[in-house]
Amino acid sequence: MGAGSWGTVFAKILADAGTPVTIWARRQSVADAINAGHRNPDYFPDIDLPGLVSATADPVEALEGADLVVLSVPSQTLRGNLAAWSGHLEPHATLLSLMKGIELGTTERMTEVIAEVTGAAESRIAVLSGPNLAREIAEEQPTASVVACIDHGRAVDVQKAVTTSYFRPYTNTDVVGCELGGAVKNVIALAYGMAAGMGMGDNTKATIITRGLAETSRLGMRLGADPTTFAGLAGLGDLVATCSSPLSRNHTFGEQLGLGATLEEAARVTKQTAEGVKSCRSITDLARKVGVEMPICDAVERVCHEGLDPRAAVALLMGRETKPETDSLRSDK
Ligand SMILES: NC(=O)C1=CN([C@@H]2O[C@H](COP(=O)(O)OP(=O)(O)OC[C@H]3O[C@@H](n4cnc5c(N)ncnc54)[C@H](O)[C@@H]3O)[C@@H](O)[C@H]2O)C=CC1
Ligand SMILES: O=C(CO)COP(=O)(O)O
Repeated sequence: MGAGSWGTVFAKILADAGTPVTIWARRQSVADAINAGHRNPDYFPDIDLPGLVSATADPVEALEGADLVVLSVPSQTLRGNLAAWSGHLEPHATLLSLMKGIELGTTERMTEVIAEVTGAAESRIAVLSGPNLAREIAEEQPTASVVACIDHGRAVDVQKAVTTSYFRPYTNTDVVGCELGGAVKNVIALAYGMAAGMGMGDNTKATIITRGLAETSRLGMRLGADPTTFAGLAGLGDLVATCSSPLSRNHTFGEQLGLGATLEEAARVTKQTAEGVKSCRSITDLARKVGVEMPICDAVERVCHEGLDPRAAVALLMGRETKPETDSLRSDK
């Protein structure tokens, strides 16, 4: 459900793994183009989609008989989208979230939104997350990922449905950790992009990745995640890929801000969804609610939404009280 960048490439993965896929596209013209030419002209005009992929602009048609429903719309629109779709889900279907954001206002993770809107049991809801830049996967460059579900058997079913020569999914039962890793890394990638835009070097960038992972782990542990998840593909793996890649929309958005662009100017350059710009608000709200310090996310939120200059944000972060490193990795700090 969603014929954007990741939805389109994920359909290719499923089909290459032998699963017939119907993509739901918001615009009829995109569905028509996929059916007629087996390409998505808006996102990947140069990538052939396998014959097992078809498309429709009718959500009811897409959902009918679907054993696996893959959700790939912007995080902040999921609730509205799902409200229209939930009456048409097969009662046994696995609901798989590809989304990497936290809902504004409720501070809910995407699987929490899915459970709330559809009423589906947690055991039917899974998330896939990892270092998965859609463009590289479209070109069949090898990567790995994580499928997380509290029901291990269901995670294995999804794993089987998406294993190809270029896409290697692992399973995990830590849904909370995998989802938080995916959402927070977008905010850290904004910070990294800002540093790159301001001309800062590799020490700064490595510091942002490492301290970004520390604050992600702190939040995760407070919310019951398994700390080892953050050393894995949905934690460090995705953080490194997103921070360092010019293909990342969050990196690019941050870089524009670092170069002095306004939020509107950065959005014009990035074009597609840069989830961290909105999720920095919900993540800092969530962190405040549960009493966890997330200084990099706070700084990004202030740059994006309070007009703080990125250079002033650096000064604030560098001026924080000094402390032992081990303390700052504890969930009660
Ligand atoms: N693009 C990538 O490389 C990856 C993206 N993700 C995550 O996947 C999710 C989807 O991202 P992308 O496919 O990249 O985004 P995108 O911006 O390329 O596509 C979003 C899709 O959602 C549709 N949509 C449905 N309802 C919408 C509404 N009300 N407003 C706006 N769009 C609506 C759009 O038409 C579009 O097809 C995000 O949470 C992102 O963080 C995760 C891994 C990789
Ligand atoms: O999640 C991603 C890679 O794993 C994609 O990152 P961006 O949304 O920043 O492009």
